[in-house]
Amino acid sequence: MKLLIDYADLDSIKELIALFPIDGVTTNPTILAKAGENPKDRLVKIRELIGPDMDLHCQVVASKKEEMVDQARKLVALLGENTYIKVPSSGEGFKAMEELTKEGIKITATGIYTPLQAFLAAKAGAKYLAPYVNRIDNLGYDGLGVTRKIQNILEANDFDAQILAASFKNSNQVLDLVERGVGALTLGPDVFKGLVNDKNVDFAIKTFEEDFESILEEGQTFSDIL
Ligand SMILES: O=P(O)(O)OC[C@H]1O[C@](O)(CO)[C@@H](O)[C@@H]1O
Repeated sequence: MKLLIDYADLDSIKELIALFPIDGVTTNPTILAKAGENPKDRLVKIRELIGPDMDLHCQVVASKKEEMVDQARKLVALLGENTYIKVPSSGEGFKAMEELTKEGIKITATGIYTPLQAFLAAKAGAKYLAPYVNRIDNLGYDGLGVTRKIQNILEANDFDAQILAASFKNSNQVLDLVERGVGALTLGPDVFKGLVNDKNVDFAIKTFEEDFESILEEGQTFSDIL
């Protein structure tokens, strides 16, 4: 399972990479708009920061197939091989996915609220399918249930595609899909930090340190006596 950062702030990406086992970064137009910089420049900076090997997912912003295809080609030329182009899971989007897949461009189907959208995107060749877990919950449906159904569809049809679950608001949503073993999760900084944000853990670690320090001589550290 891959773990991705759903954010475009460079300091936050740097911090999260230093703390967690990260495989890449996802962005969308809203996330890039929040970064407050020309989106092209910001994407290039993210690529420079994470290096050529990590995955970078970035989205086309168009409603017509031809424009989506054109933008996708430009984004891959700009950001390199390990770039996934996020294409909306709409009628025009499915046709763009087919064409881009034939060219060898890797697609993340985005904007997925229903299992049938995911089915069509997988059939059109998408590598990743991004259901919006929390946004589906907010509509009064079951985001995790939709994601499980998508996984059943992938298995039953022997599709190559994997789930890249998106739109999380809490650790419990994450836990459910980690247990289930989907292909990838993308999380914002707050949700990432919430995964290990437990005062009991901090207390246990601090107590170990204090107990051990009590048997060391003044100014000595564990490294000195090893
Ligand atoms: O509900 P949110 O947090 O805006 O999430 C929407 C999600 O869709 C995506 O665009 C799909 O990859 C993510 O970047 C984002 O997590």
